[in-house]
Amino acid sequence: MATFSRVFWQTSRTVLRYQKSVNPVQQALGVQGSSRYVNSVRSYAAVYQRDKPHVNIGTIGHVDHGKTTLTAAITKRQAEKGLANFLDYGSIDKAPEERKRGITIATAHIEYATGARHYSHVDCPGHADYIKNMITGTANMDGAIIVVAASDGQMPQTREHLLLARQVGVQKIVVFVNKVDAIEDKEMLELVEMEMRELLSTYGFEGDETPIIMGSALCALEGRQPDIGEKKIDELLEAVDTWIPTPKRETEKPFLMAVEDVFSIAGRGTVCSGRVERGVLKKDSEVELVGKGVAPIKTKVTDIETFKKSCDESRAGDNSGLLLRGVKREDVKRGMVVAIPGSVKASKKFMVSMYVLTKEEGGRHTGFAENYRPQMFIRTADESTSLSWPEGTENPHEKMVMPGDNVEMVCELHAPHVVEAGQRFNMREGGRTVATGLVTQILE
Ligand SMILES: Nc1nc2c(ncn2[C@@H]2O[C@H](COP(=O)(O)OP(=O)(O)OP(=O)(O)O)[C@@H](O)[C@H]2O)c(=O)[nH]1
Ligand SMILES: [Mg+2]
Repeated sequence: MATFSRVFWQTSRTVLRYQKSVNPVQQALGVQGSSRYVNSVRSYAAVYQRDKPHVNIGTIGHVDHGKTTLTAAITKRQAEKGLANFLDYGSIDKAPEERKRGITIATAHIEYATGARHYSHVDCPGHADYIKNMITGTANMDGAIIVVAASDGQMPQTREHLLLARQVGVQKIVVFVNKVDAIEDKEMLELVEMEMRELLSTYGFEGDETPIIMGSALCALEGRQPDIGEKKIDELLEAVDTWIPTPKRETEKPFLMAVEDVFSIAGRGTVCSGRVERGVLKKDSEVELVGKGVAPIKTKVTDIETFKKSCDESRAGDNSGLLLRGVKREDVKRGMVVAIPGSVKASKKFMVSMYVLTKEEGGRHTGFAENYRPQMFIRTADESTSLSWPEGTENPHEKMVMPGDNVEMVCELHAPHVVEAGQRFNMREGGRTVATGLVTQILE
């Protein structure tokens, strides 16, 4: 029964995605009136079966280096192979505004496949949007393509995006050195490559091994000079396929469920329920309740209910109730997590990277200074926190954070909780969301 529900749920989600991604494209193609593309839409859609591993990627890099042109070129090349819908430059750059968590962000989410995998690709229209999208999770990337124009070499935003990619947990990057058609002196290419490898290493990526592809997105898009055009798009996607790993499925990680609700069943004991974040738990497994500032409570799960039916296991994505042996109801609090013993630890102090909402986005009207104390919402926990500047900040007592800012700060919780690098949170104050961000580093 549980399995059936899960399959059904996934299938209906696929259908939703499919409809969402195809309709606007078909409209756009209708305007162009090209039956060839309409056919390619049909054949692509027909093979979309969620049968390939899914990976989230995106183009990052300095303004005007060719991120959007490259994105368009990729869809063109993959459309020729029946693996994408061709999206021209204009339809990517003028993506409709998207509302997510009350923040307005303009991003294009583009879908295509290779022989090996299925991709969702983000391209943002401007530098500020990149920063915001990466921090708020709209651009949730497993890996990225950094675009650097051969004519300019690395520029300030090349470095800034690379640093941010590192902070938000992107592990692997592929480099596309673009605009190769526009340079006379081929020695420039060697120089750009050397600089990029060095820069990647500086930010903790594997500079020496990272694939660097040199070509021209514009040539690929316009169907000129195939050896620096479409051939390089093929090489780029080959590098993306092999260098950027498929993210580990959540079921392969140690079990973790954040407690949303606690209740007792007469004659049986205490049950806690929530949505399973990762892993698989079998009945009669030993677990630990961690968080809310108390020492870990060891217990055993003697029964599992998923989708309101008793079953032998609980897996990532399920809404489960776990019957805990020998635990009193008042010992379990919302915000704690149920985890495999020893797999998680509660922390009190950590670094965060966050975006402070503007008045228009429903945030504060004024700035705040150090020692601001909002409520932090992380997983199911809701804990008061205090914010301070990282060590080494100049004049920390005078520094203000203004609505619309992206900042890195140190966050100290009133009571320790299970917090992990890469985890997202919201901060609220007096009923409004004031900031959103992610944990970058655990300090204590
Ligand atoms: N010569 C040449 N020009 C290119 C190439 N790729 C892109 N361009 C041009 O460079 C300019 C910027 O390209 P975009 O794709 O808009 O760059 P972007 O990185 O998306 O820019 P922002 O989104 O504004 O940061 C456009 O005029 C493109 O036509 C290329 O391979 N060769
Ligand atoms: Mg662009």
